[in-house]
Order: sequence, then structure tokens, then C-alpha cells
Amino acid sequence: MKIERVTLRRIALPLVSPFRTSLGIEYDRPALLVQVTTSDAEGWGECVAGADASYSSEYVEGAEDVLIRHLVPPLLAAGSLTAHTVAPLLAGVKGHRMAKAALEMAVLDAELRGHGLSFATGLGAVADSVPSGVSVGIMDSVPELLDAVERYLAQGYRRIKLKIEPGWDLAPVRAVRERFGDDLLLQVDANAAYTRADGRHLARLDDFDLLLIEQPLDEEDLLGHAALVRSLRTPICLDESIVSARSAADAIALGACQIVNVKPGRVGGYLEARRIHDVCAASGVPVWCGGMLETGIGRAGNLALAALPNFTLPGDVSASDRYYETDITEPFVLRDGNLPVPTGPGLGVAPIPHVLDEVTTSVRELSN
Ligand SMILES: O=C(O)CCC(=O)N[C@@H](C(=O)O)c1ccccc1
Repeated sequence: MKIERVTLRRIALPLVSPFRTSLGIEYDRPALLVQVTTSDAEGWGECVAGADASYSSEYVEGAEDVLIRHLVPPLLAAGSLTAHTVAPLLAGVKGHRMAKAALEMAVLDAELRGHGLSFATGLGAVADSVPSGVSVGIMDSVPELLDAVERYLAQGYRRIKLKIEPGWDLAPVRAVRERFGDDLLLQVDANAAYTRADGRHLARLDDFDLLLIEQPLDEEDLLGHAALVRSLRTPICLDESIVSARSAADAIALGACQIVNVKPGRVGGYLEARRIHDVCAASGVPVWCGGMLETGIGRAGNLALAALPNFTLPGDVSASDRYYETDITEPFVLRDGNLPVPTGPGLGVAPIPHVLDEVTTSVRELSN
């Protein structure tokens, strides 16, 4: 397959409500879409880098720049390529996993569309729908949080994830557990807001029968997480720390986690995400699919990934209306707490042209 043109499209989507985490508050999502036109078909990818470098070192303008200067040119210059040859072709560029992931995703989409195969088939999915969890941000008060959780449960979400940070942890978790009962699947995500000195405080979360505590410490502190695994009853899940299959294997070998949150954008793409799935499966470590406020493009790919056999915990792949009033694709709608895995060729979805045009802020075409 030869790439004839790559189009980078910046879009801006308002969030239906502010999304607050320990990293800050987001009011809208500045997304970067990658569209590749090949000899066989066209494909779409979505870069999950955000407006700032608070979640990772990548941010959307930087991702666009590195794509233009260093990632797209080698692919345009390559003769025939496949999605599996993209990462080796780009290995000379260090890091920039989110930018690389978006480009590889678009090539994989084009390749699969060209063969009439879905992402689910291409990745090895074993389910045609997946249970949907929802991420609930930090709120101004516990009553406001309880109202939000009640609304999400009424919509059918199967699992609640609460964002926590020092000063907003025990009280909201206790209130949600007491209000909605012991059967509620409940977990927390700290986005690395705590330190090793908080071990005894974090151990108090053991009282609430949580599914997991996600990324309590700094992304580079594997030994600190290993100490928490030894001292807490609640399983430790890593997110930001896991950037590749190798880092997943290292974290597991060090006893730094019992669960892994897999995000294709964070790890360099869906093919590496599948390798992480396989490494974790071989080690008896369950995984779930994280989210980065993706549009329907990324959401479609994540649903296919979340249908792989070792994705045994509900992920953060929520319905489109969790974040967006109008998605750029046909919206994903919750049914009995599940979302359907797209079955069409490639991602099975594509941006709706007039909707995409309305939210596009810039377009950059690259070709030989
Ligand atoms: O549902 C979603 O797409 C978002 C899920 C979510 O909470 N994402 C978190 C995370 O750290 O996992 C996040 C995303 C983007 C930026 C910061 C935090």
C-alpha cells in the first residue's frame, strides 16, 4: 500500500460539562485528526494529545509539528508499506507516541478498509459489544458528585471511576459507596497526584472495596507503586507508567501493578496496545481500555480493542454524549450499559463531512 497524501485536521469540540482531574480542568477538546489517502483506501486516526503537557509530555501543537516535520515525510517517501511497518519506519524518532499512534491508526484503518476487514477482526476481538464504564471528574461538592453518579447510573453505566486528589478522596468515595451500595463497581484515578509519603492515607481506601486505585504515584515511580501493592489490599492499576509492552512487562516483573489501563494513544498505537494486552494476559494481569476524551474516531478503535479477550474490566469507553453534544461521527449510544463494537470495514465509522467542517479550525495537506 502506498501513501499518496496525509491530511492533518485540527478540530475543537466543546465538552458538555467541564472535566476536572488532578491535572486541571478541561472545557473543550482540541483534537488532531490524521487522514491518509492510499492507493487502496483512505484511513482515519485520532491523536489523543491534549491542549497542554499535563498528562504526558505531548500536547496537540507539538504532535502536529512532529507529524509535519518528522513522521509523515518518511511514510510519504516509503514505497509500499503496511500498518505493521509504520513503527519500524518511525523508530528513528524518539518518543512522540501519541503522534505516532494517530498516524499508525490511520494507516491501519486504510489497510483494513482496503481488505474489507474491521478493526475488531484485525485486532482479534472476541466480543460484539463491551460493558461501558464512565469517568467522573472532581466536583465542587459531594452532593454535586452524587447527583452526577446517579445520572450516569440511570443511563446504564456499568462501572464508576472517580477522579481523586489529595483533599478529594476519602469523603467522595465514602459518600458514593454509602449512597449506591456495595454492589456498585467503583474505582478511583489519581493521575499521579500522590507521593510515597501518602501510603498510609491511600491504604484507607481499602475500606471501600474498590476495583482498583489507578496511577496514585508519579509515572516513573514503579518501586513506589510496588510498595503500595505490598501494603494495600486494593489492586493498583497503572496508566501513565505503561508506555509499551516492555514497560508493562517491567512493571509486572517489579510487582508495581495488578491491573493495566491500556490506551492506544499513550503507547504508540493499537498494535502496541495489543502487544500490551498479550503481555498482561500471559502474566495473568487483567486490562481495561482507558479513554482520552476521544471523538467517535478514537472511540470506534477503542471499542474494537476493548473486545479482546483479556479486557475483562469495564473500560472508560463511554457513549459519545458523555463528552460531546454532537460527535463528529454517528454517535455511540449506550444500550443496557454496553456499547456495540463496530463491524464495518476499518474503524467502521468516518467523520460526517458537514459536522467535521463545522468544528475544523485548520487543515494541513502533506504529499510528495
Ligand atoms: O472517558 C474518557 O475518555 C476519559 C477517561 C479519563 O478519565 N481519562 C483521564 C485518564 O487519566 O484516564 C484523562 C484523560 C485526558 C486527560 C487527563 C486525564
